[in-house]
Amino acid sequence: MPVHRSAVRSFLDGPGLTPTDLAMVFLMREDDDTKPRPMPTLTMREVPGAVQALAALGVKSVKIFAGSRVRDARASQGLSPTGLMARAIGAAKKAAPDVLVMTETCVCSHNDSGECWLADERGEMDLEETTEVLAAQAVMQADVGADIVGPAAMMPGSVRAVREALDAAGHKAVGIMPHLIFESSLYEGYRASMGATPRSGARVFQINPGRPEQAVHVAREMVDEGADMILTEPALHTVDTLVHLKDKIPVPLVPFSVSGEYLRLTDRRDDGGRDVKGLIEAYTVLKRAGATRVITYAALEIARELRAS
Ligand SMILES: NCc1[nH]cc(CCC(=O)O)c1CC(=O)O
Ligand SMILES: [Zn+2]
Repeated sequence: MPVHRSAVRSFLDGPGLTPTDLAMVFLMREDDDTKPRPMPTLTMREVPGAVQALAALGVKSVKIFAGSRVRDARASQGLSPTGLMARAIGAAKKAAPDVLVMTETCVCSHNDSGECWLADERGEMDLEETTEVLAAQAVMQADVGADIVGPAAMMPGSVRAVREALDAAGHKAVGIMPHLIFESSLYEGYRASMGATPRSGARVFQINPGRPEQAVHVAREMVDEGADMILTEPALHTVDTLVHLKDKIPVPLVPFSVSGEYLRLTDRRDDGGRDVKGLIEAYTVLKRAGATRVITYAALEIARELRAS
């Protein structure tokens, strides 16, 4: 085969990775919060410019994570329509209405324990209360403009509760992309950046990496409860599950390339930026494996790199 002839090589070239394949992660912090964090974060002031820059480069979706400075046992600030999450969603939709806004729907960045659940008076997991709060968070996020909400507690029943609450509030068109999360050490940069390190040291509903069948079971339950699509994380450590699920479960699959993947697979450059070539290769694997989109902290840097090359 004459692959040394460039016209033949480019004739055979695959589609490769494009900016549209990517969704950008925003980890929000308040404008006056200057505490150093392991992961890149974004202030409210920076949101409009950031979504417009992404849109100009062809990145058409963002996923917003935002915690609360004031924490309590009930994660109450996560429900506030003037809280950081609400303001970030509003600012992004206002600056670029065509850019899709996804959220995280969880309590770990709003309570004082860092757990993805709320406790009752005895300190035990309160499934009912947590589910109610997650549903109320989702409605608030939809009220201020979120297109897709992201229940991330992995709590049984939470996706159904979110769907019912959204429907009852008139948000039938708002999508649900629950997180299907494997236990991993790759979340530390995120947890430290967001103040979401679980006091107990564990996230009991997350998938044990040695039990891949559990992931299929949970994914099925999520779809039965009303998930429109499923986020898988960490992205690269769950590629096998992505391929399995693609055959078994008829919903779009969206790997989330988490903090540890960003920190470990990029290199600091002399100009202060990061070399993202390793991530481009990794996300090409994910695309080949069947990912509908890839959620990543490097979407802007990758879009720039793709345009330059
Ligand atoms: N609330 C669950 C959640 N939301 C975001 C991440 C990790 C994201 C990342 O590392 O980039 C996690 C996992 C966890 O804390 O156990
Ligand atoms: Zn959580």
